[in-house]
Amino acid sequence: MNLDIYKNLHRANRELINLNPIQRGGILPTEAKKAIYEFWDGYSVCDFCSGKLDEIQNPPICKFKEDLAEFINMDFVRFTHGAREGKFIVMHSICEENDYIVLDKNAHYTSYVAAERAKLNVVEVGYEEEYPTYKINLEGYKEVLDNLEDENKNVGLVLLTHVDGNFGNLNDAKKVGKIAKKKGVPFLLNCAYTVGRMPVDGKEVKADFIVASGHKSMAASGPIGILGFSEEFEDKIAKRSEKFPIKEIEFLGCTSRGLPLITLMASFPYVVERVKRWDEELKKTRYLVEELEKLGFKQLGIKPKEHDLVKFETPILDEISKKDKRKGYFFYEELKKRGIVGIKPGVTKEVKMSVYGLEWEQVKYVVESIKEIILQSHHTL
Ligand SMILES: Cc1ncc(COP(=O)(O)O)c(C=O)c1O
Repeated sequence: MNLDIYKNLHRANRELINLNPIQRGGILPTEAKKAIYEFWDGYSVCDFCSGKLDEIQNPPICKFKEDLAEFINMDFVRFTHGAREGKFIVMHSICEENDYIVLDKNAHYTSYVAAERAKLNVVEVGYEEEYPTYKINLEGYKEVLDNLEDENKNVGLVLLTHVDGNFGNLNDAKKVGKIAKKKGVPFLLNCAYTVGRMPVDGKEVKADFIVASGHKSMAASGPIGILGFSEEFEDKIAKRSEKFPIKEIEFLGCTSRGLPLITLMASFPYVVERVKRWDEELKKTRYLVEELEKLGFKQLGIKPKEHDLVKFETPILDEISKKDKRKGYFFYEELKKRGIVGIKPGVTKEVKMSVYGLEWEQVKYVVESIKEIILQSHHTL
């Protein structure tokens, strides 16, 4: 065993501009970094616990769960280890084995895996259009639910991915919320890519459940997520253990009990403020798209962008890669030279990126850098 490899652990890209959409919403503000120094030990939030994690008053976890519920406009909130755990908890607690759940074709793999673990059947709602927008046919939820009803299938849950991780398409959640309500089926909105980046109002969209991700979109180091739910489902979600009546079964008593929760909490004031600036973030995203399309990139997904995650088709990069001796790695390497990371190495046909939370000067620097790389490479071909 060589224990030296664990010494002086170092993150190579820490100070660079990171364009990976999965990481942009999880970058910590200074106040959260400072809190880490206070709470870095294991079980650090448990000094004054009297048996229930979400009722600890010091640090103010109890107040925090109430503020979070207000923030997303849901009746209650609990902490989970991530969005996926929240989805599993909902499925496991409100559905019966072999029930059906209906979800969108752009749903994250964790929605499917959670359903599999909860022993449920999955039916997809497809696209209104495939290439290039991959827009989900939201009205299709009605048809799918009608068909399942005709077949006497028991539908336990409707799930919608608010913004998907592939195309960054924002779905009109209220449309699906209304359909689910009419059918009397509980509605779960997966807000892993939205809560903490942009405003989300659970009651407005008629959600019974909201799951969110601290490390993806709420400036937390994670792993941590939140599960918001309505009063109607409190009995099932927050059901207590018979043997240990203070403990909630679905949360196995306690979930996140240390730094993940501390960073989520310490970042909260910053997150509350940043979602108010969502329009500015959209302007940056649309600027990025407009400029890169001039270079031959083609934005996939719904236009104009309503979310910061952008997927581009990039035939120009593919063309360059065929002639560059570094092959597909030229783009990654050229960006890295300029202090920019987060684009998958070696990939040239399609790239995903986000400039969420970057300063305007940084966004312009990213655009200029990409322009320079392409023009330079074209020149030397
Ligand atoms: C749409 C979507 N939902 C859920 C997840 C998973 O989130 P978590 O890591 O909090 O479980 C992801 C992760 O990429 C995602 O893109």
